[in-house]
Amino acid sequence: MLRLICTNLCSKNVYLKVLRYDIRNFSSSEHPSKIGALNHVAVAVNNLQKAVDYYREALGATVSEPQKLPEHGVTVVFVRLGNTNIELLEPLGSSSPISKFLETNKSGGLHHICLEVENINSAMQRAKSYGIRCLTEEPRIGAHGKPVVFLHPKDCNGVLTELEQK
Ligand SMILES: C[C@@H](C(=O)O)C(=O)SCCNC(=O)CCNC(=O)[C@H](O)C(C)(C)COP(=O)(O)OP(=O)(O)OC[C@H]1O[C@@H](n2cnc3c(N)ncnc32)[C@H](O)[C@@H]1OP(=O)(O)O
Repeated sequence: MLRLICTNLCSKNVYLKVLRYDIRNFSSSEHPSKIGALNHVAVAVNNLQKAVDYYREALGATVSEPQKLPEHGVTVVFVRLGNTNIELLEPLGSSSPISKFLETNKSGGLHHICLEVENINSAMQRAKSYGIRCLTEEPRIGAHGKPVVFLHPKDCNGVLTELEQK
């Protein structure tokens, strides 16, 4: 039994070393796990309409139509900024992660950043090999209809981080 555990631990460590070596020595700097552009910064809000009015009227921004995503427990609106977006998040349903966030951040606030990656599975593998916790085992489909995964804020300098496949 002990031998089996040692063998497994050993092979896992060897695998992680090989993976990190592969990432570091990839011939091009464009490894498919590498992060690219900032897709959006997400802001949790108590009142979506009020937030939309602020961005549209007070700041003159172009704002998308609200999109309900019950599987994520949110209603989202995108504020278009040219080369990136602000994603407004309002809680939807009783178990929304945004409700919990708003309990401790009563006026709303910055909720997460979303970074683009070329290959989500490769990016997850890379993050995991450095001990970063992925919040789901498999990618899910996000607000843009593309695979996404969230990384634990405690492993990302206190910033909840979403990776989205381009
Ligand atoms: C549609 C999609 C898309 O864009 O494509 C979306 O946006 S969906 C957007 C909504 N979906 C998600 O957020 C999914 C990923 N989020 C989660 O799995 C969860 O919300 C967690 C981030 C793991 C937090 O979980 P939970 O609320 O149960 O834990 P908790 O409240 O006890 O918090 C644990 C610790 O993490 C901190 N914490 C919680 N939320 C945080 C956040 N957004 N940013 C930074 N830190 C955060 C808390 O302050 C606490 O720190 P202390 O221990 O120091 O007090």
